[in-house]
Amino acid sequence: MNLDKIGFIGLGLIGGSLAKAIKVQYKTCKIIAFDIDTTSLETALNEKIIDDYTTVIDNNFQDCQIIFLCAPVENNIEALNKLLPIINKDCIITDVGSTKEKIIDAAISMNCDNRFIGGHPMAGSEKSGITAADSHLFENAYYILTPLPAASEDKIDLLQTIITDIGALPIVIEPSKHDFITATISHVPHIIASTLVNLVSELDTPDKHMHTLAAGGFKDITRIASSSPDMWEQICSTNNKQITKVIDRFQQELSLIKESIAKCNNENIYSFFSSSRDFRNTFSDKNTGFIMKSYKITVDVIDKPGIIAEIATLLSNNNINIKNIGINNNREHQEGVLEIVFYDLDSQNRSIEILVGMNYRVYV
Ligand SMILES: NC(=O)c1ccc[n+]([C@@H]2O[C@H](COP(=O)([O-])OP(=O)(O)OC[C@H]3O[C@@H](n4cnc5c(N)ncnc54)[C@H](O)[C@@H]3O)[C@@H](O)[C@H]2O)c1
Ligand SMILES: O=C(O)C(=O)C[C@]1(C(=O)O)C=C[C@@H](O)C=C1
Repeated sequence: MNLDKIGFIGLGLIGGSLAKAIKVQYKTCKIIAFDIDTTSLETALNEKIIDDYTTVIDNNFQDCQIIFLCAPVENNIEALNKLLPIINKDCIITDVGSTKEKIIDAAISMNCDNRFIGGHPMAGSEKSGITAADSHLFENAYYILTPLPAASEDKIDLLQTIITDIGALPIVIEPSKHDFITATISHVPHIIASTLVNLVSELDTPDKHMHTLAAGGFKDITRIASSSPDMWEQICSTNNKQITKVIDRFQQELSLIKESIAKCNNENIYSFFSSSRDFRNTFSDKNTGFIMKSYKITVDVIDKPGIIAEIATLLSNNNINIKNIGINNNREHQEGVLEIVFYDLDSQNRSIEILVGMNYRVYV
């Protein structure tokens, strides 16, 4: 398929990752972007992620075939309003926002007809900004579409083709259903993670031992508490009905297990943990995009200065690209556990061979 020009409003983690993935697939496609942060635009231009940028939403977007709205949800609605008088009738405007009902209602009231298709890639990270963007982010991730009733099949097909080309899996869901689903599997989990972090901050002992001793369990469940407050404020304000409904239900569930624990009802406590374990074990970790797509090994190393450089040089001398490398601090004051993430399985396998050959203990 031929794509000549694509526009981006907002060029952070998601916008930047989409732009990078599109550049990989459609090498001759020109990308123009607008972001309120000119530094992000300059970075993207220097790294050739985009071909041009503007500092206002103007006629530069007129001849785009597709425009991706990748700012926080409410800012996407404002941008949609500004773009409508500018774009030509064949252009598709789509967004990547985490909530769908508000933007779909706005698009209907703006008479977008078949020019807007709601979208939401179910992939991301707690990091934000263009510097965290990754062209592999959407591989194997579901990408939800919520077209307006007036959307044309041709436009939906075109968008689905692009989504498929960047390695994601398109799926069409009705907006209110989308918002209930994402409130339960994404929005409330983020609120719970942040609540836990705030709780520790408030309950910590004067010597800050909670902060020092928090290990894998706390860190695993709270990774997403590091996400952008700008983004989450707007997700909560545009999906408040579904989020509060799910929080009510969560509070009921929490009260039930609290009561069982208070009464030492061991049968209930056991069944609480066994049912959650059994259901959690049915989730596939293969199709969740970025996080689970990483090819990671851990290596037992002495935690000494220069060890990261030593291993990075060894792998680089064997033409192996490292995506991420760092000491896992869960085992402070012991030997270090060096975590290395690769881009592909081949790099992972070759690294294991090389490091084991050098007598390192390697775990996959
Ligand atoms: N982070 C995730 O995991 C994730 C996943 C799926 C969807 N989303 C959605 O993607 C969108 C972007 O999130 P992100 O993670 O890329 O955030 P981000 O903070 O990394 O990027 C947002 C970008 O939008 C820019 N921006 C802010 N206001 C703007 C405005 N008025 N006009 C133009 N640009 C503006 C910011 O400067 C920034 O560069 C949000 O709507 C979010 O709900 C995020
Ligand atoms: O993996 C993460 O860090 C994410 O938070 C990604 C995540 C989520 O799974 O909740 C966050 C918000 C989105 O709208 C979609 C995906």
